[in-house]
Amino acid sequence: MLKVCGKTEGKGAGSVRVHNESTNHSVRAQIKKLFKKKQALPAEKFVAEERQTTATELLDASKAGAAAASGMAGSLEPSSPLYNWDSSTKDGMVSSQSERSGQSALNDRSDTRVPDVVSEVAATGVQLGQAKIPIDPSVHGDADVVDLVSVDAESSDGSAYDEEPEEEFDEQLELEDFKLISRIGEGAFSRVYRAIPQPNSSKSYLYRTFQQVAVKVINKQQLDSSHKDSKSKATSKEQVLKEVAIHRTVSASENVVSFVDFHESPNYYFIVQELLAGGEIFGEIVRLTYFSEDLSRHVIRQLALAVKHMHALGIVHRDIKPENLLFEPVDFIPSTTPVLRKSDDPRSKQDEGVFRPGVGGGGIGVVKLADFGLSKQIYSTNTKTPCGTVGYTAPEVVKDERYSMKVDMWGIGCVLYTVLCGFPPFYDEKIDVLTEKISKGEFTFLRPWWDEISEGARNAVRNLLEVDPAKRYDIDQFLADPWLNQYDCLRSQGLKHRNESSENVHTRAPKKKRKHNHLAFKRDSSLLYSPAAVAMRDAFEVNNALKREEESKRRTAPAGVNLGLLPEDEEMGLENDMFQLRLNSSTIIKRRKNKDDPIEVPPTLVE
Ligand SMILES: Nc1ncnc2c1ncn2[C@@H]1O[C@H](COP(=O)(O)OP(=O)(O)OP(=O)(O)O)[C@@H](O)[C@H]1O
Repeated sequence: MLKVCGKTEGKGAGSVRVHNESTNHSVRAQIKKLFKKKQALPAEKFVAEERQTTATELLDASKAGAAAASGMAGSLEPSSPLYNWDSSTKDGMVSSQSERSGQSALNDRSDTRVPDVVSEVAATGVQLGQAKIPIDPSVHGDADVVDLVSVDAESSDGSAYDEEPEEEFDEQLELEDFKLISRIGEGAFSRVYRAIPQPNSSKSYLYRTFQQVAVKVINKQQLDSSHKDSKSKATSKEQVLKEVAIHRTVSASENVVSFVDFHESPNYYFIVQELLAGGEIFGEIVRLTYFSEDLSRHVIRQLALAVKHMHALGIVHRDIKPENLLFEPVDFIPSTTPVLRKSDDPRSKQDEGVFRPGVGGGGIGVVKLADFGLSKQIYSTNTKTPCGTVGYTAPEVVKDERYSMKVDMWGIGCVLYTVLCGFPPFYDEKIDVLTEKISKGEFTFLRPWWDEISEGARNAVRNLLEVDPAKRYDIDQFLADPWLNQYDCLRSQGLKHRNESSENVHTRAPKKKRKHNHLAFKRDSSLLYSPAAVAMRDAFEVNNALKREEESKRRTAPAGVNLGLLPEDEEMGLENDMFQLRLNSSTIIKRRKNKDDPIEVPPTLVE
């Protein structure tokens, strides 16, 4: 049985810690990573915790009985206290996050070379062991040249070059080629900045393609300390290089955030990427409560295209969640008569606006998948062998490789369910109950929130949240799903169905829309730290950690021989004691104490 304690801190993310006497290290390592992330974040971000009521309390308050069956619907239901949550505790990071701007270069790269990225990393010093991995100009095809001209024309006001940084950032001292402007995000060991390529630097050519970029800065000291005392064979540097190698490899898709550059300095690693000015889809779910079926399709189809691209390269993402889906904004066109569901509170439900096939809706245009820190190469398309399995090509192993990819299909299912109704398919405050629900695939289409959602959508969700990977949709089956390939707005107008492809999204959006003034994207992000938003993050993190564990267990040969892969713990290089709980600082524990809900805590977890 799994036991959990959690701590909610920092970037609004809750972390949930799982203990399972019989569980292997992998899930613990992943959850340790999550926890480390929360610990690494400044305490003031955590202030919202004091104001939180528990997800359960919200759930009780706003509805009740039915939710206990499987969801957290009550906590996220539009009329619930969640949406009246006092936002006065929001921190500075939130507003800077909402003040993004950027130019999506929308690369159409034709490079299909598929390096065995894991081997590349293992052979550090050959290609990836160098301090810098310059962008390969050959990777940028003609499409970029076209883009480059249009971007130049659009940026003739020169404003981006001249923009002053919001403050003096320490990291800037070790980075010459890009001017860091503002902080837009945060990860476990990283900070993400909006930045501008410098005109007179060796990277000035990038400005022509990427007027602005996102620079993920990884603090070496923080990362190394997580590896201290670890028996890990993979160094922290190797892990960063692996992320970079995978990102670079998968970057050629229009629905994957483009990799731009990598730079190593004495104290930091800098991963430079295309900037997605809208931010995370997560924030949009919180803002709009849920998406219409058309907008859900629009988002999920683009996610599916990114996943198809990765799977074709033998790479599995393994961390699909609304926080890792970024988007480019499009103009918002208000609805003439906003459509409300019966479960909506008309006072708080925001209008999603008019949906335009091939363009988007709710202000959401192009959607791209980000964060390859947990991605893994399963299959080498060069050697045609599963990675780490030299000479082991038994049919059941090949089948295993296919099943490994199904982790991402489950992730797509969770995101699809969530965007359609506004809360995740699996949730329970008790981690052992939650993990059991995930393992058994126990979810329901909770009333009244699902009452008006079509049978086609439900069918797609069922096929994605199928416990048996053999029966679960693969990416091609999902892309062919009838529900995914229709538009309600076209049908209702009696228009012929038109298939939206990611290409449509790019080409049909008016060009001028691609120049963004960051002030246009100021959004109220206060709800990102509400109890229900935190609970939603928790649910995805636990879900993804458990599914990764299942996937890695499956990749153990029948005889119990591991297929040449590092155990997840070692691969992630996290020390064991990080998993030990600090019970007093655990949010979930505190909440439970407050509710006089006795919790079972295994002795090994008590300090
Ligand atoms: N290219 C980008 N454009 C805009 N925002 C970005 C971009 N890349 C990252 N961000 C913002 O920064 C946040 C953290 O980035 P990212 O997830 O890559 O960091 P991480 O260290 O891998 O995080 P985690 O610890 O969650 O794995 C993202 O959730 C997003 O809000």
